[in-house]
Formats: sequence, C-alpha cells, structure tokens
Amino acid sequence: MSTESFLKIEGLAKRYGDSTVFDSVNFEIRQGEFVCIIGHSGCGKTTILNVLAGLEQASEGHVFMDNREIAGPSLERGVVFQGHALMPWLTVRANIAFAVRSKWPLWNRSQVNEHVEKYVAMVGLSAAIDKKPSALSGGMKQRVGIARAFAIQPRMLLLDEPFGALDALTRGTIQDELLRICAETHQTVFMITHDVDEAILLADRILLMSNGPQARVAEIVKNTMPRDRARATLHHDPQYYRIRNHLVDFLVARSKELSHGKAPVQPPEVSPGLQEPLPEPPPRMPLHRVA
Ligand SMILES: Nc1ncnc2c1ncn2[C@@H]1O[C@H](COP(=O)(O)OP(=O)(O)OP(=O)(O)O)[C@@H](O)[C@H]1O
Repeated sequence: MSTESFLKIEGLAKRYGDSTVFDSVNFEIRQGEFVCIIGHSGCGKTTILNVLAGLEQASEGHVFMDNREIAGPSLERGVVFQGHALMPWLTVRANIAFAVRSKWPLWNRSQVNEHVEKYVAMVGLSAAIDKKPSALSGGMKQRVGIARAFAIQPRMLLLDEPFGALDALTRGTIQDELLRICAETHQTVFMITHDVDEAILLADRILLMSNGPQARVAEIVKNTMPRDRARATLHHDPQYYRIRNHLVDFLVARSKELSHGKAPVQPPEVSPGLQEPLPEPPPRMPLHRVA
C-alpha cells in the first residue's frame, strides 16, 4: 500500500435549507487502502459516498482523486449498492458485458466475453453466467454486482453496505471473497457498513462519524492487526477486542456527545489495538493489626 494520499476529501458539507447534515468532513485514502466508514443512521455516510462517486453535489468542500477534482461520475470509480441494481431483463453475462463495453468500447465480442468470464469466475458464479437475476439468490445477485464493479477495473471501489441484506452465512462467504480479491488486485476501497466486526475484518482504517446535525468524521481508527487476518481466527487476537470495544464505545456514547459540530475538524488517528491492557490490580494484602 502506498503512503501517498490518493483520494483527498476537504471541508465537505451537506446542508438542506437551515439544517446541516454534516460539515468539515476531512479525510484521505491511500492507494490500495481499504477504508470503512461507520456511524449512526442519518449522519450522511451515503451522501458522502455519492459525492465520491460524483453522483451528488456537496454544499461545500472538495474531493480530489490523484490531485484532480471529482466533477461527476466516471468509470474510474465503481459503485456497489445494497440493492445490487442489476438489469433484470439481462443475463449475468450481459449485465457485466454492458459495463465492460462502456469502459472499452473498441473491444470485440470475444475480448468482452473473456473478460466477463474471468470476473464471474472470480466470484464463483460461472455456473450461473447465463441466468437472469430473477433466477439468483440475494447473495448471488450481490456477487454479480461485485463482479461488475471489479470488471471495469475502477481505480476506486465504493461499496454502500453491500452485504446489509444478506444472511450471516452468505455474508461471511462474500466477505472472505472480497478480502481475497482485494489482496490480489490491491484495490482501493471505501465502504459503508453498520457492522463493527465486518469493519475490523476488512478495513485498514475505520472512519468514525459523529451523529448529526453537523456530523463529522470524528476519529480514524487504525486497524493494527496483521492484514492476512481471517474471519475464523480474528477473535483469537487480543487486539480484536480492544479495537471492537473502542468502536462500540464510540457508537454507544461518544458519537452522540460529538454531534452539533463538537467533533474536531481534523480527526485524530488512534490505534486502540496497540493500547497496553490496564495493569493487574495489586494482590490484596491481609490486614494486620498494627498495635
Ligand atoms: N432532500 C432532503 N431534504 C432534507 N434532508 C435530506 C434530504 N435527503 C437526505 N436528507 C437527510 O440527509 C441525512 C443523510 O442521509 P444519508 O442517507 O446520507 O445518511 P446515512 O448515514 O447514509 O444513513 P443510513 O445509515 O440510514 O443509510 C439524513 O438525515 C436525511 O434525512
């Protein structure tokens, strides 16, 4: 992962009339980094993602990708929504081919096909490639959405709670797949989630948003656990509980205390996983009568 910032978000704000959903949102994402954002419902996470995608305008502030300001949607950024947004009248192959042809309009049919098949195989759906979305389960549709986003080889992948509607088992399998694909492709990812365990498994850094009105990115939590972590063994690492407690404490108490613009404008970066555990209390000494 590079140490240079690839995506830079400066002073982002969104207002509707007199009400300010968020303001002074500042953060950066490095190339190859996986960043999750967590915060209570309504603080503005989807709005921020839509601004990064170029689908929505902020009231204030700027977003730069590689030092160029983002002004509208682009195939440089792939988006996966919770509702997978597939075209129901097209097969899996045709859904993905549509996106591939938009990115490489000069490719011939066999080039497109070969590329589509590679990405469908990557998410384990080769057997369903000629089926329509109506014949697929929710988890399979979400995989098609992921394959489609990866197939255009975006420089930045934006995921809006992509696993929110899935059962725990399917969710776990697709999380593992995403982890593997990101490790292979060094994809830069910005993902919204409500699930602290998902954030700890996937993210290199976790952005914590305070509540609205005037929500902000209040703090950035560094995930100091080894990057080759796996879902099945995550909880054996003592760092996991320290990070998890930190995230839950923020969501339960601090996110509310920091609403109304009380969060710092420049979020501090913290590493709760490396915090020394509190020392053991001294053993209780038996009481002796002095005199
Ligand atoms: N047209 C509008 N007029 C007024 N307020 C709006 C409008 N559109 C969105 N909002 C407000 O903007 C806020 C941010 O919405 P957004 O969907 O970005 O939040 P979120 O953090 O992604 O929420 P969730 O976790 O529930 O998806 C919400 O509080 C919503 O009420």
